Amino acid sequence: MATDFKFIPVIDISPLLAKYDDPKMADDPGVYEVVRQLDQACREAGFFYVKGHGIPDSIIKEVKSVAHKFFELPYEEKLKIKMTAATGFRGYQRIGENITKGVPDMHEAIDCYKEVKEGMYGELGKPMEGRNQWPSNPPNYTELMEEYISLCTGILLQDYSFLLFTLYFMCFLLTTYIFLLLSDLSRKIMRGIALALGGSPDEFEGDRAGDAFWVMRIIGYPGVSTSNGHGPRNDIGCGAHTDYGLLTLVNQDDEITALQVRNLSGEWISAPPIPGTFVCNIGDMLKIYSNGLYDSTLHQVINKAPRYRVCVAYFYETNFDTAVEPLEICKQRTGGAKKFGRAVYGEHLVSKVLTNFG
Ligand SMILES: N=C(N)NCCCC[C@H](N)C(=O)O
Ligand SMILES: O=C(O)CCC(=O)C(=O)O
Ligand SMILES: [Fe+2]
Repeated sequence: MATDFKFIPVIDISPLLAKYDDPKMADDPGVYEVVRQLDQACREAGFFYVKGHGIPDSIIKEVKSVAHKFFELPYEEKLKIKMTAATGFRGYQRIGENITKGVPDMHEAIDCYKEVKEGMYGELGKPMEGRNQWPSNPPNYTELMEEYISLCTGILLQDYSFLLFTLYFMCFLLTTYIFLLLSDLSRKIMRGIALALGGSPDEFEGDRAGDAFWVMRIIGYPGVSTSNGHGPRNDIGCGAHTDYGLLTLVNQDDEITALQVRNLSGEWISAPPIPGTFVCNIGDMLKIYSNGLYDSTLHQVINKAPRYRVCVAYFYETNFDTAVEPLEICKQRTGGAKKFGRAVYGEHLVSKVLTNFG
């Protein structure tokens, strides 16, 4: 973040969405205004809210409600989709399992990644190979039905198992739907950001992010407990970090303010929930592409409320194996020298994932 911003701007992106694939989009006054606001927000804060994004409120809410229901399940149930290295780091991680700068985070989560098939990216992709830990497409269907049947065979647990199955299945349907909706939304916003950087709208298509990798984290942050009797505990839900890829879309619980964003002088500026919006922020790969014109801003999460908070974060990334380096146009606009060497997104992700889990 290049400035001492005090709040995070809200941008109505509907004019951009109306014209995002129009060859003359750059000449449209409505698009121009959105692009101007995106540019300003990206330069000043690296964070902005979007409204007018076209994703129905009912879905935004339902996703969080399913997340709440999952985290309310008994621990043993959640462990059925436990994240391990063998699952390509996909699945459930308990509170304190994710580590940021050496400190365990006070959150639990389900991590999902775009599928990486065996050998797809050679050695580079090996650690991320695996499927998400719920039925991600028909090939898993048999396995799922088997599990369903075995769950239903327990007589005492019959009703409960059915609920659990329904929950998993709802998770599956919703997330599939959300992936499709969100990847398209992110792509459309990236077309606006490409214009904001002075490039063509297609700057992030093709070899850069035409086959965008994605990450989805369904995160739960326990509320502050007043009676644990063990003195002060670590209350940092997620320690200060930057995101890894291009653009993050955060769907956070209403009413609880917990996400904080660091400005230039080191103050933490809150990003309170604004119902119906997504909080967007810039990742490390976009910082490189923009040659530092835009920064991936540090942020952290502290849930000081007594209530449990959920957040569903969707990370829109570059192609997994693409070499990222400053765009020529950005290099020119920042004095002509490259401020960053090239980075491969997949390498960056793997190194983060391996340190996140010790
Ligand atoms: N895919 C993303 N961006 N995940 C963000 C997780 C941030 C916390 C993590 N322990 C870290 O230190 O990065
Ligand atoms: O919980 C939030 O609001 C943000 C989470 C976050 O920053 C992340 O998972 O990268
Ligand atoms: Fe983040």
